[in-house]
Amino acid sequence: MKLIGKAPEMDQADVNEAIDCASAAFKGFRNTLPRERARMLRKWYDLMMENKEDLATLITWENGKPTADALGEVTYAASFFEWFSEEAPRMYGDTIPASVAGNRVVTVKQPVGVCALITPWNFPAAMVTRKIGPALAAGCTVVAKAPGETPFTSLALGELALRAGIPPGVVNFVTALDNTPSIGALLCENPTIKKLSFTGSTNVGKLLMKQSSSTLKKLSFELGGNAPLIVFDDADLDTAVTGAIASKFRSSGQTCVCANRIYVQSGIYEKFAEKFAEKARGFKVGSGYEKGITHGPLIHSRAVSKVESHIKDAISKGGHVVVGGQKLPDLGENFYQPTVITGVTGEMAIAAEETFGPVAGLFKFDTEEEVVKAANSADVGLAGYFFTKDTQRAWRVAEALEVGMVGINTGIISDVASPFGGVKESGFGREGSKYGIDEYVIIKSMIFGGIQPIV
Ligand SMILES: NC(=O)c1ccc[n+]([C@@H]2O[C@H](COP(=O)([O-])OP(=O)(O)OC[C@H]3O[C@@H](n4cnc5c(N)ncnc54)[C@H](O)[C@@H]3O)[C@@H](O)[C@H]2O)c1
Ligand SMILES: O=CCCC(=O)O
Repeated sequence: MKLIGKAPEMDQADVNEAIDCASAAFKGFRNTLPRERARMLRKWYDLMMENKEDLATLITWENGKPTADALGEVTYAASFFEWFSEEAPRMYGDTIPASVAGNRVVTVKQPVGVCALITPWNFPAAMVTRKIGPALAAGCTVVAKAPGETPFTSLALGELALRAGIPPGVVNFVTALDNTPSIGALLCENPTIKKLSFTGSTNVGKLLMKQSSSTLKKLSFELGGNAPLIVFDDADLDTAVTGAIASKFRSSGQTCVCANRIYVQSGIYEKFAEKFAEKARGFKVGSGYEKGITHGPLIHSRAVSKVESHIKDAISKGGHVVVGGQKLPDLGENFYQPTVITGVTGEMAIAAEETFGPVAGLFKFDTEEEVVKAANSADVGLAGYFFTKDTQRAWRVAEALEVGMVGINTGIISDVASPFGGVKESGFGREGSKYGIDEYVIIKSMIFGGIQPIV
């Protein structure tokens, strides 16, 4: 691992200044025409696409993911600006038949105000654009705390915002590593900030929710997952293997929607395990800039330790490592082999906790009832996946899984058009889609009274 640069370590005074700028800018920005905001977002989108290679280089540099994945992330990240540029002019209210004689009820949607955004390192661009897009579309201004591990992508996005003609003060990035907890507390407790949107772990989400109670802010939380992926006997084997590989090993297992528990029905278990392991054996781990590399390093040594502890725990309880299971010190301290473990059971740590790394644990099950019960046993519920050719079962299981998003015969569910978010301890609120903007508006009801009909 090499030091590639340092971002300013900002403190509470710096963040207060950013909040003041956002608050001053809100007075004008809230009154811009939705069409003007749409044009700004569209321009920002265009600039991201024009500078796609440079942004991807930065993402690979600070996050480690292979350049092809980084390029994919830039396109995904930019899609939130494109999408919400199209949503901005469509912030419709309602006209509602009143239940009181002589009254008329209409609603308007207004921007909630200055928003605080906190996002993680695993998608240095996409996690923050998924919040800024709808916030700006609604007419809000933002203070975004860049991830400590990956601040440079945020700063590059900030530069592009200025080039896109977004007025100064509307988008403010703050950077910090050690000061993160005190900045987090300030963002939660400051009364000028009317909304906090957080993506990250469930533990930090709970802390931020507690801290925000002092100001009763509007909140959105996109938190941790522990996604079940179920392969039924009647699944198409190749589709299931491809989907499971894509879901499990995306970004080396470091996405919140990665499959964490792979349940395979007993009739197909051996065949699935064999094909799945064969694919995992074909991965090439190394520097994200090298051609042919499929997987980069993990983000830090804590991530490597968690992977090691889950593997060790599984082995001690009877699991068999069929692929990987080792660090790759010749490549660098945070490189780890993609790993497949068979014979995984509900007693192992991997069943209860999100690994957030390249470890695929294959559980065996017999019945639909049993697997749905196991899948729903987690405290969290972000994504779930299953593979079957039976349409009756597809509806049944999709409705029964306690998650916010279900992939049916696919391992990739991320799409700007589809609502993104969880249930249970994976948080609340939805990002992307036609619903994403709702997180950044308040609905105001206007009740007109004393209206007499013309007779
Ligand atoms: N649901 C989603 O959309 C989604 C997306 C990506 C990641 N995640 C989750 O994020 C986790 C991985 O990221 P992580 O380990 O970096 O999470 P984390 O919660 O430690 O950090 C996330 C962000 O919060 C900041 N942060 C940490 N402590 C804070 C505090 N006290 N106050 C304010 N900010 C604080 C960090 O600097 C970082 O920017 C996983 O659990 C993953 O599932 C969820
Ligand atoms: O890591 C979580 C977000 C991943 C995604 O949006 O697909």
